[in-house]
Amino acid sequence: MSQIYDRVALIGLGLIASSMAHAIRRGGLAGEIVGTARSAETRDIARELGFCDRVVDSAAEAVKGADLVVLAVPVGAMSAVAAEIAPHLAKGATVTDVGSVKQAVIDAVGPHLSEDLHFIPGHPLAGTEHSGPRSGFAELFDNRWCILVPNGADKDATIRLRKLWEGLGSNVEEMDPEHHDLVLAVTSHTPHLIAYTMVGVADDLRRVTDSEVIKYSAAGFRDFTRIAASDPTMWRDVFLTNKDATLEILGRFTEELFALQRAIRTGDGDALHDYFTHTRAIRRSIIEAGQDTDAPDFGRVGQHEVKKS
Ligand SMILES: NC(=O)c1ccc[n+]([C@@H]2O[C@H](COP(=O)([O-])OP(=O)(O)OC[C@H]3O[C@@H](n4cnc5c(N)ncnc54)[C@H](O)[C@@H]3O)[C@@H](O)[C@H]2O)c1
Ligand SMILES: O=C(O)C(=O)C[C@]1(C(=O)O)C=C[C@@H](O)C=C1
Repeated sequence: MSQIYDRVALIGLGLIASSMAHAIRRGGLAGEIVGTARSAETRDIARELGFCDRVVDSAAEAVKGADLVVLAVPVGAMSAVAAEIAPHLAKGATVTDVGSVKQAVIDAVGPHLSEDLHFIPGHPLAGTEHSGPRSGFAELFDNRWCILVPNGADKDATIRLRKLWEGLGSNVEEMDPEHHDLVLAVTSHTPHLIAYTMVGVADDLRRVTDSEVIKYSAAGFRDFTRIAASDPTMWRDVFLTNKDATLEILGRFTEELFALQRAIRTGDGDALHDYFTHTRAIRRSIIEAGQDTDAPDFGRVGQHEVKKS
């Protein structure tokens, strides 16, 4: 792989930015990686780990002379960071982000950027429940999707950013922000909310059963606890900024849940069996189609029919 950008500036040095730095190094994709983070402690850890060529004390300083700037902070912090860096950006630079919600980032960042810049929002569909500069690793994006939301941005600048993500190991797809936010509400945001809730319920129950809930945790519940250990700030911002899509999917989820609840209460075994047969067929058809199970069917989400109860 060859160099794609001369200087990449990473703003925020947590899981995603540090993983990008490791993977940029692995692929030789940038001449120089400059990083910065809000807290001195994070900057010191990044210096100690050495995944950036330079760690500087402010975002304004980091973006100077960079031909790619990556905003890797929680979605709720994007606007303030964009305002801080805007006067210092190099002419013709590409500004991207890795936020989990796209329309809100466009609304927050877009107004700060001048016409001579290329603003191409992005979202790698890869992560873990860990955060901070020590949690990053070069393989995070391998064989995962990265969604770019060019939203009318320059074609050559988009191709260049696409090449970077391919160099980081990802498959790249382009999408409208609205569609992105709906797809992710289905595949990521609502599932996280359900995991948070399930672990909360189990914790309530634990008061009754002492440590039994944790002691006898089956694999399914352990997966919920892993997801529910994700960063509270990041997920607070996701739900505050992808409100409409999440509420829409949550509404549909609740309807289905009530239908299943009624089937259990009334002893309607056929309804339960039919439902589980249907969901099993969905999983099997994904595998038979040879699709990576990590990859949602982007075209179909949004046309989903809510099953009538
Ligand atoms: N963790 C995941 O699974 C995942 C996956 C894909 C995308 N994302 C998105 O990537 C972005 C970064 O997530 P992460 O997992 O790397 O988070 P992280 O918590 O590991 O790192 C976030 C970084 O942002 C900095 N930061 C936090 N609040 C800030 C503020 N108000 N102003 C300036 N800097 C601030 C932190 O100091 C830290 O350096 C988020 O927008 C998130 O939605 C996360
Ligand atoms: O694997 C995990 O821990 C994740 O939750 C990663 C995950 C996801 O839902 O798949 C979480 C948020 C992102 O914006 C992208 C990826």
